[in-house]
Amino acid sequence: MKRPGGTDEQKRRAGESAARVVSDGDVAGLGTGSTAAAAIRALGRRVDAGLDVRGIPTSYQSRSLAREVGIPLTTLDDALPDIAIDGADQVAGLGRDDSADLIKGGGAAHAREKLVAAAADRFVVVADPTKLADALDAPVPIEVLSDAVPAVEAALSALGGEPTLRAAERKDGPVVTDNGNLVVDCAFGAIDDPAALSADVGTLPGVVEHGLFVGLADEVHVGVADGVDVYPRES
Ligand SMILES: O=C(CO)[C@H](O)[C@H](O)COP(=O)(O)O
Repeated sequence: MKRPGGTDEQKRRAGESAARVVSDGDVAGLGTGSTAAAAIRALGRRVDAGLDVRGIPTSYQSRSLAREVGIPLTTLDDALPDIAIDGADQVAGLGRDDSADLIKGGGAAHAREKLVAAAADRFVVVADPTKLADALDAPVPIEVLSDAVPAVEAALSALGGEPTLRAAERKDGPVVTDNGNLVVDCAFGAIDDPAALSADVGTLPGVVEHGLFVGLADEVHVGVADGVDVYPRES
């Protein structure tokens, strides 16, 4: 799915830069979305050139693309990722402190994306400049068991959020995730304390996973007009 954001060229640069840091013999988590797709294509070209890598996809989309470009696949049952590469909807804190906190889940894949990123030794985020922000303030995608949507929406409102069930674009009714659940996007305004909000939302009964990625990113590769800016996490 193509979402608004940076240019294809910026995404390609970020993806190629991240694919370059994958080492021979690595198991690599394969993220979801258009920028992660650029990384998967770049990794496929390295496989064509002889790189030995196995991918762990985070969604139907990334599994299909990885197969198309010839990346051998494995699962978390059989291997843990040395590295994971994934996009983000918003990245905050770059160059200011060691946070590089993210909002993810624009593609409704954040449950598997977080599982794979957290399991990886190194989590590399690929982005374009439109994703960078001083503070996280985008709506937070929250994957919810369908029966739990009314209760979770009430609890999110009590936390000060404005929840909206994500509607499908080319189907009547809601978006259904690869895991068979629904997605509530919850606007909180500027998020002063992402770790506290992450804990509050993550403990609501019926929430499968949310799109706040706090303290997980090790580095961020931002494709810009004339190259790539790489931000290592300062820790
Ligand atoms: O979190 C995600 C999917 O769940 C994506 O990585 C995020 O939405 C960014 O996508 P894109 O690179 O297409 O802007």
